[in-house]
Amino acid sequence: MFTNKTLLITGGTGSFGNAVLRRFLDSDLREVRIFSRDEKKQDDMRKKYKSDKLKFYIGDVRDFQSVMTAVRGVDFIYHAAALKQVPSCEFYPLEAVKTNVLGTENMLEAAIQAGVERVICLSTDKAVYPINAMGISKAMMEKVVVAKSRSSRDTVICATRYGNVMASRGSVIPLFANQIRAGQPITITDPTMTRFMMTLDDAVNLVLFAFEHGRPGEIFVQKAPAATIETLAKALTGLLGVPDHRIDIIGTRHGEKLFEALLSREEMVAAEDMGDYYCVPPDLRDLNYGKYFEQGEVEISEATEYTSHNTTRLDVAGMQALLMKLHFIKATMRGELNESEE
Ligand SMILES: O=c1ccn([C@@H]2O[C@H](COP(=O)(O)OP(=O)(O)O[C@H]3O[C@H](CO)[C@H](O)[C@H](O)[C@H]3O)[C@@H](O)[C@H]2O)c(=O)[nH]1
Repeated sequence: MFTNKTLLITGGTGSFGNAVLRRFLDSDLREVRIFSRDEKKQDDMRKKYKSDKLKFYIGDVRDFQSVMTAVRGVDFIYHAAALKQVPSCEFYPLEAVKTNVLGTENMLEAAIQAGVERVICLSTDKAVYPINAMGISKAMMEKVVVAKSRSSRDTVICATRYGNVMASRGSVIPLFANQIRAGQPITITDPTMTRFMMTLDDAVNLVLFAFEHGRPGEIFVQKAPAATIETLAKALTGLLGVPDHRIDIIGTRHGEKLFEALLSREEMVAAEDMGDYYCVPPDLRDLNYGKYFEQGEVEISEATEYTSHNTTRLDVAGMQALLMKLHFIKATMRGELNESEE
């Protein structure tokens, strides 16, 4: 489906954008465009990949004109541009709205106007029962995706929702590895806190699956195991040969949940089980408030959400087996210095 086509990746300079890019550079796409504000990171990528297929666009999803310029002539879009740091969104919630909500609206409007075939938008488990500004803005982004997919005839718009991507830049696995290397104590927030664990490869596979199978307004979720942070710390110290490394408990951080949910109870009732994935169909009810107040769904009262507390729980050995799939861990075990899984 990608033969001779053009793909645009917004925000393509992060771990995720890079991973998607690597997979697509090997395909028979004609061109891959990277759209971001960060000229330094774009320059690093230009030097790293040295590919004629790769084109760079400086712009900001908040600026419709800059998006429109990048979108013209594009067949597929992977929309990853976002403010995704929990603390910064907490302090500047309107900045999260501008980039994550209005920026997505800009990108989708430009895609529709330019006749783009398919757009996949990146979301997060933090958008389900959100408690922090990052999650709330991503939940609103998902609403924009579904609403926009209703009014678009030719452009198929979907979303993929992820749990934590293991060893992504700035995340807990590289942090713990650095602490071990520096001989500092590992800082655990809450040993009982759980997170879904996905590899970058899994995450990219989900994007490809959504490109191939997505219908308008659908949200794709990958089934994933989870582990407590204590299990993660033990697995890492074991693999790095320091099982007795000191651990300090620092307490839950600002805007942080004890566990994450990939599907709400309501979504679980509607979701299609596709084996490795769940697919949440769009809510296609009309805007009829009479029905809204009069009709309920018994199934919803009986359903259970899909969370990092009730999914398959990894033990230390299981967590180690998953960690061993990461290039980052293999490199760390060889004593190499790596920033993240890239
Ligand atoms: O020093 C630390 C840091 C983190 N953790 C724990 O490790 C888990 C994962 O933490 P990460 O910081 O790796 O991931 P988050 O779930 O907090 O969220 C991450 O992924 C998000 C995207 O979904 C955003 O990018 C966010 O800024 C980024 O930190 C959490 O339970 C956290 O409490 C610790 O125990 N100790």
